[in-house]
Formats: sequence, structure tokens, C-alpha cells
Amino acid sequence: MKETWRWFGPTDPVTLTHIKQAGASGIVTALHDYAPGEVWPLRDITALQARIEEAGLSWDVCESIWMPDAIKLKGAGATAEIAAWIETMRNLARAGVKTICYNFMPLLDWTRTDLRFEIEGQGQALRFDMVDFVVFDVHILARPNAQADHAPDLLAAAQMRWGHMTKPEIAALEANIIAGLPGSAKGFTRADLLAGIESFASLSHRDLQANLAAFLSVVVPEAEALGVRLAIHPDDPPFPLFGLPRCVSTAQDLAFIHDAVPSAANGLTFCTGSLGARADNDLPDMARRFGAHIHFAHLRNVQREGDGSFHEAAALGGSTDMIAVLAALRAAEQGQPARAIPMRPDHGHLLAFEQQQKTNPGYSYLGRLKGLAELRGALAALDHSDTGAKHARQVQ
Ligand SMILES: O=C(O)C(=O)C[C@H](O)[C@H](O)CO
Ligand SMILES: [Fe+2]
Repeated sequence: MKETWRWFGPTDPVTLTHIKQAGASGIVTALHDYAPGEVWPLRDITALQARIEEAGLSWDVCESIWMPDAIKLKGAGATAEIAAWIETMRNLARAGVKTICYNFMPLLDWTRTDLRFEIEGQGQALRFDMVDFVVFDVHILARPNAQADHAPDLLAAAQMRWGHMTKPEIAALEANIIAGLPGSAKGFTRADLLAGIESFASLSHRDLQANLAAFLSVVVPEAEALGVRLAIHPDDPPFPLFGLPRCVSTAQDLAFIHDAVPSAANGLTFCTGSLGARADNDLPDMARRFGAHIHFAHLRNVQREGDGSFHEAAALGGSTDMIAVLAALRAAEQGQPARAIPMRPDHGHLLAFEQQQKTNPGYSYLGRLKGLAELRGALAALDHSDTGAKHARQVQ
């Protein structure tokens, strides 16, 4: 696997020099200053690429070309937005950036309730606390009919917790949920989140799937002609929020996507942290089943807590058997066509002196450095055991 690293551009506290020192050779980035629907000019793409190459690195993956909500709402009807998306893809391909990550989550991108959850003596992690989420949905946002979307025990726990929350705690919870985490196209106020939810009110899971299939039926042929590998990122978390549908959460969702437009260009970002937040997702099996479609991997682990809550765990800790996933991804690389899958350490803990510094939530240096090193060691051991096994077979 090719070691890559997400970089948020010249304003990222983590510099290209730091990234090279971490051992990564590829960069994952985007032109974050363009709004969803705007075309990225080739000159701006090549200017960023030149900065990356001057540092002795290569721009391997674009994460992400923003996906306008109009496309999620209208599918092929969003002709102007799809045309702009394709034009940006063309310009990236012209610069040689041919693996493109994107996601199809309505309104909100990835979502957490706590950005500094203390893990006993191991630093701070991102966390999704289901009861806190219900407190926000029912009591702070006061979404119409929100109660109908939550189990009675969660509603009772949320009612209890709401009664004891201070104003600062309420403000922090709201900011964590709607301010927009790194890599999100935008943040929300309470009012425009409610308006956005209303605009999606009549869209079902099946409608969203149909709109994604319609988008892919137009874009995939263009991607094939350009030699581009599309890599859709799963939902994070992989279940509906605020009554909004999500359609990239389960093995069934992934099968639908790949069957909708069968093509090597219609691929997947295998994000173990996103998919791993659901106990009914068997990640080693999914990595084996969809291996030929996996063009990019986000490797991180989460510890599931039972009621839908989860927090970011160490790469080899958490609820997902990361070694089994790595073995499946290795096997995918040795399939047809043999290739090196770019992978990046996704979300890292906040450790030591970085807790006192400005960092992008989830995108610390030390936490991702630690994760990358653990993943590198695990992959080396797998290769060694593979080599050992092959050698043993040859000797027999
Ligand atoms: O949520 C994740 O696992 C991410 O990798 C966050 C990403 O920035 C985003 O959601 C997809 O590109
Ligand atoms: Fe991810």
C-alpha cells in the first residue's frame, strides 16, 4: 500500500516537511477554497501540485471534490452541478491526479459530538455520543417530530441529561455537531440546518440511491475515458442523522453502488473507521468482497460503545480487526490488476503538546504519525509472514 497523508493546504499546521518526516510519500488534498459546484481551474490545481512536488511528495488522491446537495436532491436533474463536477475531474486528470474521493451524505459531512474525549491516560479522541446527539436533535435543535426517530430509552436518557446541562456545555455540543469538521464543505446555523433538513424531507433512502446512480451513470463514462478512479467515501457515522437518508453505510449499499454502474472507475474509499462504527458491518469480509473496487483506504479504528456511540481508538485497537482488514487489502492489491492502493491514517488522537496547539480536529500530527507507524509495522509483519509462508511452501 502507498502511504499517503491528508494535508489541508498551506494553512495546515502540519507542513509538507512534517509529512515527509512521517514517512508518507503521497498527499491527499483538495482546493478547499472553492465552494461546492465551482470548477477548479487547472492553473490552481497545478500550482498546488507544484508546492507538493517541491517538497518531494506527489499529489496522489483528491479528497474531495465537493458534492453539491442539489445532486443528492435531484440526481441527473442537477445538470449544471454535474457538468461542473466533471470539469473539475477533467482538470485534475489533466494534472495527473486520477484518484478522486467524494461522499454523498446529505447536508452534514462527518459528525461528532465531542472533539476532546479523554481516553484514560492515552490522550484525547473524537467521539460520537448517541445520547448527546439525541439531546441536540430533540431539545436544542428541536427538530419537528425528532422523537419519532429515537428509541424510548435514548429519549429518556437525553431528557435526563438535558436537565443537567450548563449553557457552555450546550454551546459546545452545538458547535461540535454543526460547525463543520475539517474536510466539510461548510458549517450551519441552527436555522439553516432546519431549513436544509426540510429540503430533504421527502427524500427516502431509495431516492438517494437513485440520485447517486443517476450521477454515476453520467460521470463514470467520463471517468473511464480519463483513466480516473472514483472512490466514494462511506457515511460517517454510517446511519441516518436528523431523519436524513444515507446510502453508503452497509455492504448492501456498496453492492447497490457497484451494480448500478459496473465499472473499475466506479470505486470505493474503504474507510474502516466509518464502516466500523456499525456492528453489523463485517469489515474483513467487505474488504474481500469489494477489494477489486477499492481505490483508496482510510485506516483508523473506532471503539463501539453499544448504544450507537463510538470513539476513535488506536489503529490496532478498537472494535475492528485491522490485521484481518490489512490482509484483505493486501490480497486485493495482488488481484487483477495488481496495484498499490493508496492509504492514509485517518483521524488521530490528540497527544502531548499538541493538546495546547491549534490542530484540525482529528487531523493531529502525533496521533496520525502513531497510527501510520503502527499500520506500517503491521503491514511489514504481514508481508514477512506471507514471505515466510511462501518460503515454507517452496521449501516443502
Ligand atoms: O469521516 C471520515 O472518515 C473522513 O475521512 C472524513 C472525510 O474528510 C470526509 O468525510 C470524506 O472525505
Ligand atoms: Fe474516512
